[in-house]
Amino acid sequence: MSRAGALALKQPPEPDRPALRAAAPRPVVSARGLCLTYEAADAPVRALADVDLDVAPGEFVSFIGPSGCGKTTLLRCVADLEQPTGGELTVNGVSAEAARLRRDYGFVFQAPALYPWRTIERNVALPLELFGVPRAERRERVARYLDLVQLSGFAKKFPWQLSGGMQSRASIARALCFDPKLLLMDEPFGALDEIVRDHLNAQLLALWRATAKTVLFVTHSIPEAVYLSTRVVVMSPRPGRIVDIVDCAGLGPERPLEIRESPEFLRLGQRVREGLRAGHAYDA
Ligand SMILES: Nc1ncnc2c1ncn2[C@@H]1O[C@H](COP(=O)(O)OP(=O)(O)OP(=O)(O)O)[C@@H](O)[C@H]1O
Repeated sequence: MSRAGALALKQPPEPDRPALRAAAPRPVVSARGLCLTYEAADAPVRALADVDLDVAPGEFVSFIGPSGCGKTTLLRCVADLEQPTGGELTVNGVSAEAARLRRDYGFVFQAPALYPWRTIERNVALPLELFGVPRAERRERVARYLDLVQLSGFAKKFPWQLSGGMQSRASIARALCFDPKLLLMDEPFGALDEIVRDHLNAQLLALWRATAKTVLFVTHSIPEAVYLSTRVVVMSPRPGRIVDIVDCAGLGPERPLEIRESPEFLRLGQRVREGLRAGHAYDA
């Protein structure tokens, strides 16, 4: 055997060589056995029970499930707005509280929650003002993010002068303007009609591709979840838990709206629907 051949034989097969194995990226969100029980007046409510989930950097993960299955509660735990009653939760490798204090995430709520007495640019600038960002930088960032959500021409308008879809885009700009690694979105388009929602879905997907953020997104719509997501987490209530996780990454990053008529899209939607049905059966 040649010397080179002997050396080659000494090498273990590539996947077993620790130095060459690709290190898995640290999850942006990691939940292990996460539980939250609300102490209500009549009986305790198990809003989350034994939730295990890792979300990798750059993923777009949607949460879907019937009312009361704990979607909002899970997002609020990640945002440190609720305290879990059991299990482990880390955000960017630290506690949810430490991540909040580091301003690791932006939160987009169900309603745009814009202040009516502030112009759109001053609404978007609000977190930057609270964080003490100097005026010149504030102006530059607000202009950049209003441009990103295609609202440049509306900076001086007041919220009531904008359509519902434009208000949603303004609230997304506000959540993005301090450049958080993680975006938490709780049914941001729930109140909008189908056409506007389609348009915003396509824009959000383009924004996600352009910014490489990690997104956690709550929705009640199966097509919206499958269209936007790399993974869809299907949940069911009483107690709130994960019943299925549907991998949608195979649809690829470029998703024209027509993809929703493709066999693969319909198959994924059907799988989510079956998960929802199974969760309901559990409840009987
Ligand atoms: N502060 C609270 N005190 C008591 N119970 C609560 C509280 N907040 C939520 N719950 C209950 O916890 C459960 C989960 O609520 P959560 O809002 O997380 O569900 P959801 O899946 O987001 O629902 P929806 O789709 O209607 O927004 C529900 O049964 C709800 O009534």
